[in-house]
Amino acid sequence: MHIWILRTDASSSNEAVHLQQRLRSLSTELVTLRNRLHVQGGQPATVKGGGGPVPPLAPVSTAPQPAVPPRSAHNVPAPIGSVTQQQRPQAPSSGSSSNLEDLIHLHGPLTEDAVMKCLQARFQASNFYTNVGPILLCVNPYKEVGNPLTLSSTRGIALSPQLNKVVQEAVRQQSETGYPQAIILSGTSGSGKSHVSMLLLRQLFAVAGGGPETDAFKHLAAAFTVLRSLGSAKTMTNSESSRIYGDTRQDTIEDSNRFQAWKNCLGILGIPFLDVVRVLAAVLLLGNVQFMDGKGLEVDVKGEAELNAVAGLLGVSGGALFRGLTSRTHNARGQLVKSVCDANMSNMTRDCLAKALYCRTVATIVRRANSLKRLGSTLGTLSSDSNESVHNQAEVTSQHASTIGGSTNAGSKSMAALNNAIRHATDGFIGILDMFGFEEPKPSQLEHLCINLCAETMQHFYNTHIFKSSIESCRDEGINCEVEVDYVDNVPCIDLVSSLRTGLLSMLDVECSIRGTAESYVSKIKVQHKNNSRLFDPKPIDPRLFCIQHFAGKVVYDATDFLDTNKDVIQDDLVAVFYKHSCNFGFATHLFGSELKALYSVETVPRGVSFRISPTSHTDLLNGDEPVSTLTQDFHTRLDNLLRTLVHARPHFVRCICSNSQEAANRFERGIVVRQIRSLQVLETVNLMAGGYPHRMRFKAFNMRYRCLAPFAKLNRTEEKVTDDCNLILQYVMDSIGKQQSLVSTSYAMGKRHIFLSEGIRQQLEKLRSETRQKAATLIQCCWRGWHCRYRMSAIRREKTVNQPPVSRTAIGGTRPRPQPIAGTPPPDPNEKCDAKIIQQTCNLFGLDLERPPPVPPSRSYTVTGNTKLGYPQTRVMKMTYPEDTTTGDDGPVLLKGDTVLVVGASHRRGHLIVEHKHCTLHVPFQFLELKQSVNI
Ligand SMILES: Nc1ncnc2c1ncn2[C@@H]1O[C@H](COP(=O)(O)OP(=O)(O)OP(=O)(O)O)[C@@H](O)[C@H]1O
Repeated sequence: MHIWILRTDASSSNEAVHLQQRLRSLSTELVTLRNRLHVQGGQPATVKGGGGPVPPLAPVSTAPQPAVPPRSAHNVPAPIGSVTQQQRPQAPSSGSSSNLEDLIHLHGPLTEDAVMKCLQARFQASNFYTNVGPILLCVNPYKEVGNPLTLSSTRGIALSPQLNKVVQEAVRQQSETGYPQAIILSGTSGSGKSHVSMLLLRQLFAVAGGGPETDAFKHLAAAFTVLRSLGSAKTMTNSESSRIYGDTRQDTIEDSNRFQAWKNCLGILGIPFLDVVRVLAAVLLLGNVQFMDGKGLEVDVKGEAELNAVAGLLGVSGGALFRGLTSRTHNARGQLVKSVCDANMSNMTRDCLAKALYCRTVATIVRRANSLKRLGSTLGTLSSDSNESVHNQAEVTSQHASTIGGSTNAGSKSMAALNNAIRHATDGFIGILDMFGFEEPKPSQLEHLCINLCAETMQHFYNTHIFKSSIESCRDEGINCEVEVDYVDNVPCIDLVSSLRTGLLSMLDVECSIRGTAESYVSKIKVQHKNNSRLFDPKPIDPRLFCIQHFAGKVVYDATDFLDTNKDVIQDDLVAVFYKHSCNFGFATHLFGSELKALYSVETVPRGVSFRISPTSHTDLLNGDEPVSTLTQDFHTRLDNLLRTLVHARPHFVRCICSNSQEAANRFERGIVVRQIRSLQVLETVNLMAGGYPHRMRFKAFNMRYRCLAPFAKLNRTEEKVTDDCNLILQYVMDSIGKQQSLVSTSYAMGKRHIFLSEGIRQQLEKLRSETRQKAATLIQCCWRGWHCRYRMSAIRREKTVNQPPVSRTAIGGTRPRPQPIAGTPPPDPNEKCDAKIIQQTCNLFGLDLERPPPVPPSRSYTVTGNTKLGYPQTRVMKMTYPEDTTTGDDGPVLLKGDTVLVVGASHRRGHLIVEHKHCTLHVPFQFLELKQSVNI
């Protein structure tokens, strides 16, 4: 089951819808113009339906541009249970659109032209990021062309506040709700997805704590550095696109610094540099080996030295490699027959070997990087190039799931278990999804069809999440939305390519299984889909070419290599060459580990079986001799697993846009941008965000979040009266924003289970909430700081009184300095702790309670001299004059040396006795007194 098979009857193409919208826009603009000129008598045209006279169409690049209706339709009654705060003022476009951070606040009628003007003005003012409500648009200024786009290489690039907001929002939602979050980047090839994803990832690390100093960051940075160099290829619109396949650049001299960094990063990942370099050198040298039909039975080889060098690098003998490339074993009804390949077949086998070595090396590195990533971090990237982790994870979980299923509904149970397993595996996950961008090279191959299917799927995910769910939930809960959003549903195109029986990919699998040809495949798909307007013949007609109308444009596909690419097989004659007994390069044997294990589990080798070029799991190989899947099936499975992960996550969309087709810095080409604005349905999104109800919240969740905006005492705070509370909160919010002149609709509506919010009111709610919380926080801080200061003050005063020496003259005189600690005594080690057991035993021994400190013993009512206890009062004689310094002018009593005094008890001051003398009471240090033996009582 594919997640995107959600059919609707929308079959109109992009052009048709845009034409329709353009007509509506023109009529709307006419209405606006008439209103502005105060034309009397004319009824304003309805925004829906596009009736009235149709003005001639303008060319694409000139105004007026396609448009959608303005957000506040004057003649549409407000829906029941909804409140529309303001009509959208039709203010003329101001020159400050470069400062307009959110397109929902655009002035005047909402047209494609207005959106373009705003984006262009912002681009020229170096504001490359613009919001459409919570969705972020990034226009690529191509200022960093040549940047290898790794975590380390983007360190110097400043992060924009808008990108920061996306990360903060994802982190906030993740911490508040516990739901996994997915930041999804989409756009055509070269639109800047990888660039933005690197910046986002860096920021995510900064927010998560530790930043570049963490091990997880270092490992991920190393993985990106290694994989970017292996996974970059030149496409039509991006000279360094993130791809594993394609025209890997062999003619560029690697910058030595980049190479050194790459080498170091391999070391960080724990991958032996020499192993990888040997394989890569072998792949490059294989390109210089050419097989040609010779006179004899065997083919001739051009570049024999290179072939031997390849064999040396891969640790096998030249002869064994030659035989592996040029001979093939067939199984003819149980009989093994060996044949010699012709030059064409040998060259194809050579290419298969190069592909297999390259893919498997990259897969090994990805696996290694992922295992390290899992160890160190909860952050992750859902990258198009690292699908393997998702794939592997799903593999594990599906094995687990399959054991759970019963006999009758095993399928659905195991599916539920799989979904559950994925949900739990991704709990608390913040992912950044940088998928392949849409591509239209001429002619396009099977890989491009897969890439474009992926782009279509992501577009569908966006459509479903933003438009479809919003429209359907309004309908379900009886909400009548003022704004009708016409979006282009691309399900028909996804069906055309990937539907289960008649999709182009399924039909390709069938054609591969019956050993058909490119021509037969193309003719069959044309017959099957003859009524499908999305599949048509290119001009001039060619039996191997077909054209598909994708959401982002028409693409001509050349099916010549479709079947071979889809089979994606390598023969066992060649795989057997790398068996450990004949190959002394362990890494090469490791690359074909699962296949060699399956092959040598039976005595007869080779025996005419084939394996997948792409790395295959061991379990897949246990099912039989033939490969269980094809390249497109694999691709489907991975995409499916990725979608399973995504549907459980809360998405945050970042839509990337190319500013020109030559990768020129700071050049804004209207034609190029307009095309992407249309395919990404930016105008429709602005329309929905500005005038529709793109957000919905459960009543309880709404109350929980925004109850601070209404007086606490007036809220009912009960389940039964939850809607009353919602209304009360909104009433207060409306009152507080009522005075402000807002351009954007601040309407809301109460549904059956949810409250529906426009983007305008959501922004206001959030703003007021953060202001209220800010005020509350300030108030709490004020109270606490005030209390703390007062408390500290009284404590300081108390301390001062207590610490005051009984007679200050002693201290001032300085004759009795406080004894200094013995020099060299080390301070007590705070970490040095007694064994808890010993403490417990000691306490038990002395009958002490560990929880409470032992009570302070009361002051003794006697003193001890020798073996004799002497009770108070005692008569003592002054040994010295007290206080010692009598020159300070203090009028207090003075006890002279030799005076007889009466000691009445122990003072609360340590080491002092209470002395009564001539009706005065003094606290005198006991050293000043001596016992008068004769008068003891
Ligand atoms: N915001 C930006 N500022 C400066 N340069 C940028 C920005 N975004 C992208 N670029 C540059 O534009 C080029 C293309 O960007 P990038 O490779 O990220 O595109 P992409 O959408 O990932 O393409 P693909 O889908 O083909 O991988 C790169 O050289 C990148 O450095």
